[in-house]
Amino acid sequence: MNILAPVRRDRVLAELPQCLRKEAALHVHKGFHPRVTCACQEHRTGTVGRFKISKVIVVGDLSVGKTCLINRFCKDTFDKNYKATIGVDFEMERFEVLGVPFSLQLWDTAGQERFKCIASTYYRGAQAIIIVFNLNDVASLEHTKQWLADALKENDPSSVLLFLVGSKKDLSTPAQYVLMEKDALKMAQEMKAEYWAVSSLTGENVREFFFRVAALTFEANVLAELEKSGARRIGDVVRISSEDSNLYLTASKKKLTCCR
Ligand SMILES: Nc1nc2c(ncn2[C@@H]2O[C@H](COP(=O)(O)OP(=O)(O)OP(=O)(O)O)[C@@H](O)[C@H]2O)c(=O)[nH]1
Ligand SMILES: [Mg+2]
Repeated sequence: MNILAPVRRDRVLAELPQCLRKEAALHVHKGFHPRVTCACQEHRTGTVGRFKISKVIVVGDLSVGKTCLINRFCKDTFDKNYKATIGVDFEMERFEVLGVPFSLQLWDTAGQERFKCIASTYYRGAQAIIIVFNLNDVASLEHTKQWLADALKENDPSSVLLFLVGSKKDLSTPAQYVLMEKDALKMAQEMKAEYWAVSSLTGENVREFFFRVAALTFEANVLAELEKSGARRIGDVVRISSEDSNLYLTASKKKLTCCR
């Protein structure tokens, strides 16, 4: 029995959302990786796992706007009063990407020093790290290096996707923004992170940003699974997961013609 409600219509992704700035993007391809598109088409005949989930952690200095960013996207709300996150909070956001159900587990961590040790125990196993800084506070951009270093201690730097997000864009004048963006793009390039600038107050770029996070983590997740299932393949038969009683035939001939 499926106890989950259908995915909201505005959480359906049929195409790869584009990056904000080509200078600091995880990749600039126009569409999803052809192997991913192909595997998702085959999903209709059952060759890709049925339910995917990725853990995403959100880190950064206190009061940079991590909680407001998540709340703007998940609940479409904004609170102008600051309420510090104590330890961690958690939101689950469901999507459908290329016809496949996919969820982001969003871990909103505390920026306050005294809660940092609690929050850091939740860093492990992240597929994506979102490092937030305040576009109007250059120190918070400087501190992103330390936030990243701490988060990477608990994760595999070679497989995790990084996003550097400047918040509170509504508070900067265009001239101030241009100056800050220069430094932020440099930092993002050094970190090998994708750069975004958002406002949770106005909502600017918030939806576009999370859609990009969902799309890129989904893509990485499917590619990793295809690699694993390739290694697990015995003859022409693949078992999708240990508790899955169904065995699916791989469309190996079809793959040769439509996958890279
Ligand atoms: N003008 C403006 N204010 C914002 C924006 N985002 C957050 N704020 C304000 O900044 C303050 C801190 O926001 P939070 O989201 O609670 O900050 P946080 O990073 O979660 O802080 P910690 O939980 O302590 O780590 C609040 O007063 C928010 O209203 C924004 O986009 N624009
Ligand atoms: Mg918070």
